[in-house]
Amino acid sequence: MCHVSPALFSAGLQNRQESYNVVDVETAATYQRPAEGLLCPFYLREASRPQPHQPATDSNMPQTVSKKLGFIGAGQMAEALARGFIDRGVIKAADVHCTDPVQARREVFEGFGCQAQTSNVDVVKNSEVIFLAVKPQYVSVVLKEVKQYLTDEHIVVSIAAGIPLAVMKESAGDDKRLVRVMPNTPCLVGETASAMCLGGKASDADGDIVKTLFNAVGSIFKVDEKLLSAVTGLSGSGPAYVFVVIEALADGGVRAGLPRDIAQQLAAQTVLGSAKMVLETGKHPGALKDMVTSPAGTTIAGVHELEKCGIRAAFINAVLAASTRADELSKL
Ligand SMILES: NC(=O)C1=CN([C@@H]2O[C@H](COP(=O)(O)OP(=O)(O)OC[C@H]3O[C@@H](n4cnc5c(N)ncnc54)[C@H](O)[C@@H]3O)[C@@H](O)[C@H]2O)C=CC1
Ligand SMILES: O=C(O)[C@@H]1CCC=N1
Repeated sequence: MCHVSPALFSAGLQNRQESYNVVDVETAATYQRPAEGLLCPFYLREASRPQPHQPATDSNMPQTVSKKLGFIGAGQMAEALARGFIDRGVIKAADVHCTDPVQARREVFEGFGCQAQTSNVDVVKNSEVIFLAVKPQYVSVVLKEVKQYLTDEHIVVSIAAGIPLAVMKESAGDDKRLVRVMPNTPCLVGETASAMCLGGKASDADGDIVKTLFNAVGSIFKVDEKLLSAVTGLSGSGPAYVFVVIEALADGGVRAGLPRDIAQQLAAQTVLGSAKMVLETGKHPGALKDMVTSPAGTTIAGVHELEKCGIRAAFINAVLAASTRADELSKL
């Protein structure tokens, strides 16, 4: 579970009611890469740009979804999604059902107002949008188990890494409304970076329901299914890389003499603030880095050390390894 303390992020996240609009990556790809220092057209489109710290008003409150949600698998990611949706007001807790063989997990969900069932079939019978939130190797098993209870009214959303729509279709039947989403745990604090693709008989209207849910807890991009493994390697797994970075930065602060609690808050706030600068200015990260880096100053001394350690290759390799692993999961 991503036990991210909301307090840690409070300065950056309170009152943040905007959600980045859904962006179709195929459309975005037609834009040219921006010249250094210029705003990127992809982010420049006003409709797509997040606005800083907007207070909640009737017009920018998330839309609600009047559907019953079901989570098959009530583990870490299901909890982050359910809590995120409920906290952002897109769904009522009473309209969220879940099931899990582990009683403790069902109790966690009941603890924040959801309805726990003891069978996957009961969740299907009580829900309209069903999230498959089990480990990838159980997706087909679960779909075969509930197949005969899935009707035209159900949208089935798998968040499992690596399991293709074709496999879902094979297990659930080719008349089902199927969606794949790759979310990440920051949905818990309204800051997910997710991607989705539609399959089976899923309609654009089904996609809109999923988009509404995920826009309430961050942003969602529509991508071709062949890109979902890359998304998994980058943003699906990415929070773990960033947590490692935050921990390491805090260790550096402690090594340089700071108390641990202050070091950790400085590290996390630095990551949060830097991410917001990238999103809100639309500037290239390299240009923003140059703004921090004085000639013969402190920052370039630090950057030099990172480059000596191959920091860029390390992150590229991490994303690639996780993406490759996502592809492998479909073959298990
Ligand atoms: N944890 C993360 O950051 C992310 C996870 N995912 C995907 O989400 C899915 C769930 O991952 P986690 O939540 O991390 O795993 P988890 O292990 O925390 O949750 C899975 C839950 O499924 C339950 N379960 C096992 N067999 C079941 C069955 N037959 N019927 C119903 N429930 C069953 C388990 O008891 C467990 O509570 C995975 O497919 C993963 O690829 C996707 C994006 C990010
Ligand atoms: O590590 C995993 O398999 C899951 C999938 C994406 C993030 N966590």
